[in-house]
Amino acid sequence: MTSSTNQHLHPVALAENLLQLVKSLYPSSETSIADDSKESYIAKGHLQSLTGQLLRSVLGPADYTVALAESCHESAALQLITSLGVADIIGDGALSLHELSQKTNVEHKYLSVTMRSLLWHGYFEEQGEFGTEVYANNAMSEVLKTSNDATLKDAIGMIGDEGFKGSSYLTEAAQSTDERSALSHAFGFTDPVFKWMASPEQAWRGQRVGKAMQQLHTMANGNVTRDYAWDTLETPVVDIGAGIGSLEMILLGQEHRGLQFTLFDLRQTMENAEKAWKARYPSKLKQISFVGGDFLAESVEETNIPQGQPTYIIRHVLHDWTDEQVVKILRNVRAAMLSGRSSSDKAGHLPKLVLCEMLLRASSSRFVHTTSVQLLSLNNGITRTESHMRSLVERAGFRVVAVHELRAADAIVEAIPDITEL
Ligand SMILES: C[S@@+](CC[C@H](N)C(=O)[O-])C[C@H]1O[C@@H](n2cnc3c(N)ncnc32)[C@H](O)[C@@H]1O
Repeated sequence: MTSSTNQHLHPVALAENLLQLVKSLYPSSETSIADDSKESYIAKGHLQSLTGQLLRSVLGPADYTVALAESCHESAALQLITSLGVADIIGDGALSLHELSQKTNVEHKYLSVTMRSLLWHGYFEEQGEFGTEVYANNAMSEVLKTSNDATLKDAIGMIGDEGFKGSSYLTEAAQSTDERSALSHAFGFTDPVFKWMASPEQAWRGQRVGKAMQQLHTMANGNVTRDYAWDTLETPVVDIGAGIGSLEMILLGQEHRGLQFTLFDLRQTMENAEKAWKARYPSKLKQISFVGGDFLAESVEETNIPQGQPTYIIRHVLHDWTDEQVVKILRNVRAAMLSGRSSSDKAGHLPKLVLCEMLLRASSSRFVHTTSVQLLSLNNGITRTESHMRSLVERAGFRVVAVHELRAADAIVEAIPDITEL
């Protein structure tokens, strides 16, 4: 059943649907975690949407709307408590708010109000009766700890800082006559966000965004490296807008040992990427090379995109840009991949473009929609539907040959250059 067919169901019917779904995920009382199948992935998506519908139908428009409007304050509470490192400070013990106030150097009332807001959402445990204000960690608050491998600390930092401050200026950006993003209205810079974040004063933000991306990928797209046949790609593979190469760090840590990658990104980012690989994965350096450039430059030579390679990946880049900019990036990539190829090569083996991006669908999760608002706020980007994405890929002179659905927010779109336009 799709989410739209459930919209007007009675709350009891919604609750019955919900129970069926939960039973499909946990078939016996001994099953403690849902399996990893495609069916379970889809069922979890339905479950999230049904839970929202049940809440709306029980609370009614007024209560639900105010709760939604006020959720920005909960986000701010999560950001404050996480940035102070409260979960790390509490560690395995229990601490009073007075002790936490001393250790964080933050006035008691800030901690009291924000901890209670998070407690309502299931983070932390208050020891003893209501009002003792002695807190211990629990499974939910573990993800706020820096010391946890599955930490979301940087993701929360980015969402609560650049994301939230940016989106709070969406109205101003929408009503302004210039092209500046909501984030640039919030912080007063004029460069594209990536150049702003790569500047020496803001480099800490750029580094946090890099870590945040990794944490969000693991959460929403952990299966991307498992559900797509990366090994079948012809190598070397050029990754356009690769960041520090988080995708390659995962792929080369798995079985994909034969692949060779060239990471391409802004020069400053490539310097950081090289440092990160030397420090963290020195044994993999023979499979990675680094090229700095600008995929939006006016000519293919000026972009410095590696030319004539068999495979080009673009992951989570196109959603940062407007339609015109996306077409320009794709045309530059196409020109680079076909460089040196004459019309007599037409029948020859064609290079492949692999896009790994979120596609907006009727079944898209809340995360896909909130991310889309964030992308719009940060750099006027957008999460596109499949047909919108196809139209841009085609405008840039490619032909879509496959779209792969994964157990992930991302999908993979494969395209080849349309050689009738050589
Ligand atoms: C959202 S990140 C995606 C990083 C990486 N593909 C991933 O999935 O982890 C977008 C990347 O595009 C890069 N970028 C932005 N503008 C660029 C430009 N003009 N030329 C090359 N890279 C650029 C940024 O530096 C950033 O690393």
